[in-house]
Amino acid sequence: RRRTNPLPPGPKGLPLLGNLNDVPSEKPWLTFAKWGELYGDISSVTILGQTIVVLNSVRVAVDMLDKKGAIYSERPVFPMCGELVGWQNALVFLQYGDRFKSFRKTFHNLIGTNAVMKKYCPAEELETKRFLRRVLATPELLAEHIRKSTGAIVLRISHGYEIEEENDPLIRLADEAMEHFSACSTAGAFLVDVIPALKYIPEWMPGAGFKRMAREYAHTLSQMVDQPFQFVKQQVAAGTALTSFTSSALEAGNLSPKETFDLKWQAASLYSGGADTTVSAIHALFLALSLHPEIAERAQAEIEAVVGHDRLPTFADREHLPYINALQKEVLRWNSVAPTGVPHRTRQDDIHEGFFIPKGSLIVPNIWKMTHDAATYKSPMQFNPDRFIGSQAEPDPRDICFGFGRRICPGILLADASLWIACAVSIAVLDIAPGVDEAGNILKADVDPVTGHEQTSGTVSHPKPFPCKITARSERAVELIMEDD
Ligand code: HEM
Repeated sequence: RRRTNPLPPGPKGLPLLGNLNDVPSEKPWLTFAKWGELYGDISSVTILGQTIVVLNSVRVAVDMLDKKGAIYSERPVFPMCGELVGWQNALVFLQYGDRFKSFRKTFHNLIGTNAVMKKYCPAEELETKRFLRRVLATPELLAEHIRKSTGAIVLRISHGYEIEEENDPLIRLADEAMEHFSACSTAGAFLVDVIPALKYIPEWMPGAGFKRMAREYAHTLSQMVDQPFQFVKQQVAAGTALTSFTSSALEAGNLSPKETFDLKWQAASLYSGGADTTVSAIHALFLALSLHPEIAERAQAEIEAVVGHDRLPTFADREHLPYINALQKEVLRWNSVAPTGVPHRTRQDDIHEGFFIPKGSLIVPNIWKMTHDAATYKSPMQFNPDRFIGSQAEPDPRDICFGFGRRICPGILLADASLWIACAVSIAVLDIAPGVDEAGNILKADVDPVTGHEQTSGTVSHPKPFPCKITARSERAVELIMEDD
């Protein structure tokens, strides 16, 4: 088959090394998007014998990853991230099979339907209010407050854990572990991923820095998995556990060692999947509002008209706030949280649109390109919620930015709820303006010449730090935030 069907086109590589130098570690999605223009929606490169197929349109991503899910739902085995650091036990890097299916089912039962999500609404509203209190007290620590509140919501669900106000040890561990995950889960980020035999070289050898790094990362990850679990075990034994995913399973009793192991990793998968991603989206909300005061004003006017000044918005207001809903979608479209998704891997050879896709190929959906495609989104670099309003509304980015097929993000509804409530309540009570220096001059955020805003590289991408001035909108707004829980 290979003889008659070519691999998808792509940049010409070097003999033996292939395209080792063609995939940049900085913002690879921009390079991938150029390949889309040069070679079409399906392009490929080969690095030391490993085929990497890049998908640059929603159409091909759905046709391959979704409609041919039986072939395209495996995950790569990254020696660095999966084996040496240990992420192979978390859902995100689980190999396709029974354990994968059982993890997915658990996630679905816990956070996969609108009906179950209703029970988390009060916690979402409460944690968002606490977030605003922290922001008003120390607005310069915005990034830290976002991490704390998103971590608090997921930890409540996964482990029934109430975070400490200062230096919470579990939030710190998760931050560290997710930073490591982002650095080591990108295709081709470490040479050991392309030459797996390198994992056997001893740590002391020159060039084995990645092994020392992996040891350190593995230690953080195992603490992130174990510490919250031990916390729940103690609380259950003392009869003081708050109801959570982990406590309910432990209280049901009689878990085998394998079931206990799975429970620990399911809870950690939940926590690790949810802690860092939603952070990026909420941070992007603040960046967008600080860059576009006119949009913030329009959103505030809608909340004033629908909710008034006597209470904070709640999920019950959602269907009456079309502009806030459009703004939330635009945040997810404009700032790609996972610009190149998480790579899938093929379980067998395939021929797609005449191209040969060998078994074991890594498939990278260029989500950034799909949500910034001028053929779908007019002036795609511009932040413009209006694109989602009216009869000519552009496609909902939530159908793209959470990935595709059987590996689609299982946390969509939770992410959607956390971002929505953060949008509605922050806009209701805060004025978010560009940062100013001591003389009152407006400070400009760093701007990427292509995209119009700066974001970090890595599997989970974040807006780079930006100047922003946050104040309470009114005395009444402060009272609402400070009201008893
Ligand atoms: C704005 C927020 C989020 C975005 C943009 C996002 C995006 C993604 C993407 C693109 C993938 C890869 C899908 C694929 O392979 O095709 C993914 C996987 C995953 N996400 Fe999310 N996610 C978000 C929030 C969450 C939350 C809140 C949770 C859990 C509470 C979560 C848990 C996971 C897990 C466990 C996986 C791996 C699924 C698997 O491999 O089967 N995510 N997410």
